[in-house]
Amino acid sequence: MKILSAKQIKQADKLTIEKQGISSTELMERAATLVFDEIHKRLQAAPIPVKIFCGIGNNGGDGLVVGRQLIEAGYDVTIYIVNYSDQRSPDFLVNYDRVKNLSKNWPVLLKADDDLPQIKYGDFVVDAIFGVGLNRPLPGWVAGLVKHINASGAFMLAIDMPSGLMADAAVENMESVIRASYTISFQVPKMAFYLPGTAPFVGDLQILDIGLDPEFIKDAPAAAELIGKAEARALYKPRQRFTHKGTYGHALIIGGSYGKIGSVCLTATAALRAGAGLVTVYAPKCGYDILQTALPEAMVITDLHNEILTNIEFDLDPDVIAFGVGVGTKEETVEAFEQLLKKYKKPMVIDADGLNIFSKNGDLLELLPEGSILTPHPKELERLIGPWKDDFEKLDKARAFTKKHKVILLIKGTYTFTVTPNDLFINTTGNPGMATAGSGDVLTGVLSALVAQGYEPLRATILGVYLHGKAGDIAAERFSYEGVVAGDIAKNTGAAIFDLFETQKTNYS
Ligand SMILES: NC(=O)C1=CN([C@@H]2O[C@H](COP(=O)(O)OP(=O)(O)OC[C@H]3O[C@@H](n4cnc5c(N)ncnc54)[C@H](OP(=O)(O)O)[C@@H]3O)[C@@H](O)[C@H]2O)[C@@H](O)CC1
Ligand SMILES: [K+]
Repeated sequence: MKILSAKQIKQADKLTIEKQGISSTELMERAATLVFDEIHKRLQAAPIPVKIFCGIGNNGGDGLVVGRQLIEAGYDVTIYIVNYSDQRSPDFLVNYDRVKNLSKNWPVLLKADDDLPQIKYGDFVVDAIFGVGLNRPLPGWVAGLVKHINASGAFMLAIDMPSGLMADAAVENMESVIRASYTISFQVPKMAFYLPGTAPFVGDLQILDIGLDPEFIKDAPAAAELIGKAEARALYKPRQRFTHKGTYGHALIIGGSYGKIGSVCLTATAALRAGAGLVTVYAPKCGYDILQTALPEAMVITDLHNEILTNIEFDLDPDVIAFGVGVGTKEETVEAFEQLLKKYKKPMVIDADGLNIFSKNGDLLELLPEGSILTPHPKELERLIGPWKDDFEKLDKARAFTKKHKVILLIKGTYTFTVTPNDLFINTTGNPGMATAGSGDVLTGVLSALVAQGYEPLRATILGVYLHGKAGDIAAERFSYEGVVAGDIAKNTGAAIFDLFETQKTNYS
């Protein structure tokens, strides 16, 4: 599913009106009626006080339509107009009159010096102050009102966007954004819904198809692509009969050190579970018995050193190398990694200490094979690309990094981002249970297995991240968030592949 910018959404709005021969008032009625339907479906005419805060633009217009329909359905509704400007939009005005005609009263007007209205825990608040039109910080008194609404503890439903959030820019003042319990957004998701600095304001998210021109949306260049089940399924390559283990590639997992052999165990387990034909682990000598006992399906080669890696030499031709989990950053290991980079030319998967080695030895990045996949969490990313002032700058810097080094950067988080010079993919699977030791080691294994099986690195990354998250979701259903350990994620990779073909809706559609 595509993420479009506020500007593109406005264009789609305009084009839809032209092509469908409808007025903007009718489009507003259509969109807001769908919001009313969602509210009515859930509230079932319950006698809960509904307080709707409307701006004076089209987001406010939506709020007025919802308000009118709730009044008609018999709800206890109070509509407040947050009168931050005299530039009321034409569709706001049409619906302002319609509310007056129905209820015989004008909505309550809120201005800069007015007292703040009472909002109680248990009220149902609809936020229609600003939508995608917000393009600068809120006026001070509106920011105060937002703070007051947030402090009420009421359930808050945001229409299109939580007010205070901009679709394509960072938030400067966290206190002046509605902390929505639930956001119903129109047609396409917005970038701010997925970035760590702004996503927490959105609450649960529902995207409603309001019938904007499908051709425009199909042709519009996406700011980013959201990866749900349908997108992941399209990337999956089914196995053919008359194949053998050689068909599915050989993954070489290089890593581990004394006390951290578990990391390579997890990576190798995940690589096997994600379908690599053969898996070999290259580890310090101390890992030999552990690996051979824990993982009979994997082969093991050992370093000359007992506790760390010092000379990475092997007599095989792997289809992919994963380097970095549990490996440490000792000088001898860095030296061994450099020698490896000098001779190995196929894409690699680099994680954990592999990334830390690059952070401290930037020149080694020049040796990294084109198309390699780097999998930093935010701290590792900062060490690689330097600090950023907000999520948008972070993405710009990440993009520049992938361009300079011809690599794929995967930024781990609640929503994991796959960054390339020209594209951005946002994963939708995963859960807080995956914030557990070794979860990243498992991801490295899944990615390596897919590359080994002949998936192009970008395809492997997008699909691998999706499957890893889904495996975590399946594990959490069984064990709870708290109870998930990384090994459960690895073991459920196969179940995640099965799930690609289950036909339930994804969580955002
Ligand atoms: N997409 C679709 O197809 C459909 C969209 N619909 C709805 O329309 C919504 C977008 O409506 P909108 O364009 O009127 O903008 P909205 O967010 O109401 O803001 C109003 C105006 O406020 C201004 N302004 C900005 N920042 C400001 C600030 N800090 N302080 C003061 N003023 C500020 C700015 O005007 P400016 O001053 O920049 O000229 C802006 O235009 C969208 O979210 C959805 O709910 C549906 O109805 C139908 C289908
Ligand atoms: K809003």
